[in-house]
Amino acid sequence: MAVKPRRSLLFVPASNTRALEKARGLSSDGVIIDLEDAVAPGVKDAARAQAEQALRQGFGGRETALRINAPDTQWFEADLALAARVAPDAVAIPKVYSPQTIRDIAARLDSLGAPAKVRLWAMIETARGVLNADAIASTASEPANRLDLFIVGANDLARETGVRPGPARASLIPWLQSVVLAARASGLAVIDSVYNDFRNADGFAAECTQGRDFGFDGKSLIHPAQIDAANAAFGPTAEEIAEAQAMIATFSAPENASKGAVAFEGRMIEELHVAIAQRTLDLAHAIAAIHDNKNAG
Ligand SMILES: CC(C)(COP(=O)(O)OP(=O)(O)OC[C@H]1O[C@@H](n2cnc3c(N)ncnc32)[C@H](O)[C@@H]1OP(=O)(O)O)[C@@H](O)C(=O)NCCC(=O)NCCSC(=O)C[C@H](O)C(=O)O
Ligand SMILES: [Mg+2]
Repeated sequence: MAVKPRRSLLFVPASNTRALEKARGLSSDGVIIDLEDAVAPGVKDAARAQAEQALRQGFGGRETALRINAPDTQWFEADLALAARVAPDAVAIPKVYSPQTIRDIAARLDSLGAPAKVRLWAMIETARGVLNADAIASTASEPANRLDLFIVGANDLARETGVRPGPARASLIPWLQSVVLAARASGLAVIDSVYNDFRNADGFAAECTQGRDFGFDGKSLIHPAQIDAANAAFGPTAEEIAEAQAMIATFSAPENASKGAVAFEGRMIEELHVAIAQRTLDLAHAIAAIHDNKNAG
């Protein structure tokens, strides 16, 4: 399957005209237009109209998602109808706590005529959502599936549970790791939570490194100042690319043709390490492709 770069997914409030415009020229791998918490109740309809215009204009070929309001809200039907009409790459669903929500929304998108390319992204940001993460992720193996990705929502998790994340998010670590594990067991992508303190560059960089170490594909963002650090943390470095190329060349050298385990720069490599190296190269190519496309557009 093609690798999709999701190092940086920038939330943009659909009610903020200037931010919608600005997002078009930024270097995030993707844009999530938000109709939910970043939009005040009194301006939901106007925000939906702006979201429609922005999605129709597009974001230079980069991945776009529309975060809709939850199914138990008065705005859900109109939000979902918009998603079916404009067909973003994904519909991000907040506060998913049950696999049935994914099935129901996939079925509704089918009945509204949304093309199959419109995927579902589930925000895992409630206690029940974390507990049910495996069951929610498992819907990805069902025939009518549209689910591709999880995003952790640490703000809502903290609100509901009363947890204080603390230094290096120590209190959240078991939940973050169980969400990553559930996603991977079903072959889903998984994106780390936003970092609210957007003027704190050092804190943000540290949290990106931690998220990368935990296995996240990228980070959800709230401010343009966070894009470069997320892209750096979750993308392959020039050294990693060179090493991946050298590893693949070593493993496929004629003298190693009959070997399952090969020595490379003083350590053992096997087919699985070559697969990781190939993924690094595929990610690097995919990053170059989407950003070349953006610059051309
Ligand atoms: C956090 C903000 C409210 C800060 O706004 P502000 O103080 O106005 O920022 P700046 O003055 O520093 O902005 C500088 C320029 O950048 C543009 N900008 C700011 N944010 C964005 C953005 N997200 N996308 C695109 N462009 C942006 C400004 O327009 C300025 O442009 P210019 O005029 O050229 O100078 C604000 O950043 C913001 O609203 N961020 C997004 C908030 C959001 O979407 N929240 C919802 C997602 S987070 C979430 O839901 C968490 C999750 O669910 C959970 O539970 O954890
Ligand atoms: Mg939330």
